[in-house]
Amino acid sequence: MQFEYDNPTRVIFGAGTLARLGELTRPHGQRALVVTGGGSVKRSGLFERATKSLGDAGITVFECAGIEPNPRLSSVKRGAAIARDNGCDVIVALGGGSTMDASKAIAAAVFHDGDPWDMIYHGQPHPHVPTRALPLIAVPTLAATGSEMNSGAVISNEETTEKSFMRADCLYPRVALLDPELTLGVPRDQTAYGVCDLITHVTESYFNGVDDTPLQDRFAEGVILTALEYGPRAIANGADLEARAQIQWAATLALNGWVNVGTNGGYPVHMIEHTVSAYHDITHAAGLAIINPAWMRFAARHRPARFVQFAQRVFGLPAQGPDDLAAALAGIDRFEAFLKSIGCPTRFSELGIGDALIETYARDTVRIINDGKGNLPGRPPMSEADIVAVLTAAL
Ligand SMILES: NC(=O)c1ccc[n+]([C@@H]2O[C@H](COP(=O)([O-])OP(=O)(O)OC[C@H]3O[C@@H](n4cnc5c(N)ncnc54)[C@H](O)[C@@H]3O)[C@@H](O)[C@H]2O)c1
Ligand SMILES: CCCCCCO
Repeated sequence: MQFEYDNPTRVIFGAGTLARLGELTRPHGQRALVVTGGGSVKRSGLFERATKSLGDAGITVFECAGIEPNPRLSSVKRGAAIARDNGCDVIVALGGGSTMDASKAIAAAVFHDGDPWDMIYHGQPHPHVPTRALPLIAVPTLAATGSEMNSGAVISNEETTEKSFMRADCLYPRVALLDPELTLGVPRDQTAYGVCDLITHVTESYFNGVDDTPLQDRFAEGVILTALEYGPRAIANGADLEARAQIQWAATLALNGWVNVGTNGGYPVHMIEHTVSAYHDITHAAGLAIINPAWMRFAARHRPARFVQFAQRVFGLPAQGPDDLAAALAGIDRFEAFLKSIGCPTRFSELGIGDALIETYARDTVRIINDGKGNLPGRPPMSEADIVAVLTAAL
């Protein structure tokens, strides 16, 4: 195992910490672009509280509102123009993963002369990896993506019907202000999707990573077990602040590098889901809930021991040995049943999606991200035919 790890994001965690937003932002800038999503932050009064804290710290506030779920390239361009026109020197992302991701792309687009889409991996040989971005203060209002403490962002290009990621060290937020009180208003369905997203981040590295990662395995299992315990509590009672806090920290850990460091695995389920979301604009984690179990059943046949370990350690199921495929599949069934129990779809038919574009999803996914041999990176690497088979099993 070899790796280099450096996550510069300063984390402030706790109920009521929003009051420190101005204090935490001031060292990074005086003219803040506050980026928000669909309006929940306005309806809840959070926007007013945030902008008051910023104003009290002597920070002038500008706004980029209306970031949509599956954030679009056009919104990134709009936000970058507002930031440039007003000489903004810091960005405050106040919302879910879509808002935080759009904010990261805006922060970098301000310094990019070309099309911001250059920065997104979409099959071009040399993506423009930004080296400069405005400082970003991430204030998540939804426990899901972990974008508040990582260097990635996922953007949709509505003109080319593509959705893909960018990643650069300059995209790490300077500060992640994690106040679980801000997540109390998240509806049941989005709470469930957030639980699914954070678990899927962990299963990607757990099942696609290199061998011999015992500590990362147990870290991953701990995140999953925390989500299995506190996720249903937060879904059943949105006012359960303790449950909200536990799944928020689990979501942050799931993709801040601590769990997956040194595993060097692909993210096949995410890559396939991005393509489906590009065509259907579905909620990202709804797509994950549908694709992940089907992908697991495909991958278990190639690497049963990992799935046996998952069945044993996460669900306490018995197994005849590391190659006990029946036990591996039983663990996957239990995971799928959990997703159903919290209200996630597990088949495309539940979203009205049929097989008409399955070959297109497979072709686009492998075009956007591949291993140079025409396969989607993962364990095992997936051909277009493999992707078609997995998606067909999830119809
Ligand atoms: N950068 C990353 O590491 C990463 C990881 C996973 C997913 N993603 C991307 O993140 C996006 C999904 O982000 P998300 O799952 O956080 O959802 P989201 O940001 O798209 O928000 C989902 C919905 O919940 C609403 N919402 C947010 N906070 C709320 C609150 N406190 N109360 C009520 N409603 C609230 C939003 O307005 C929106 O309508 C996708 O584009 C996905 O591809 C990024
Ligand atoms: C390569 C990592 C991509 C992670 C995307 C999260 O939605």
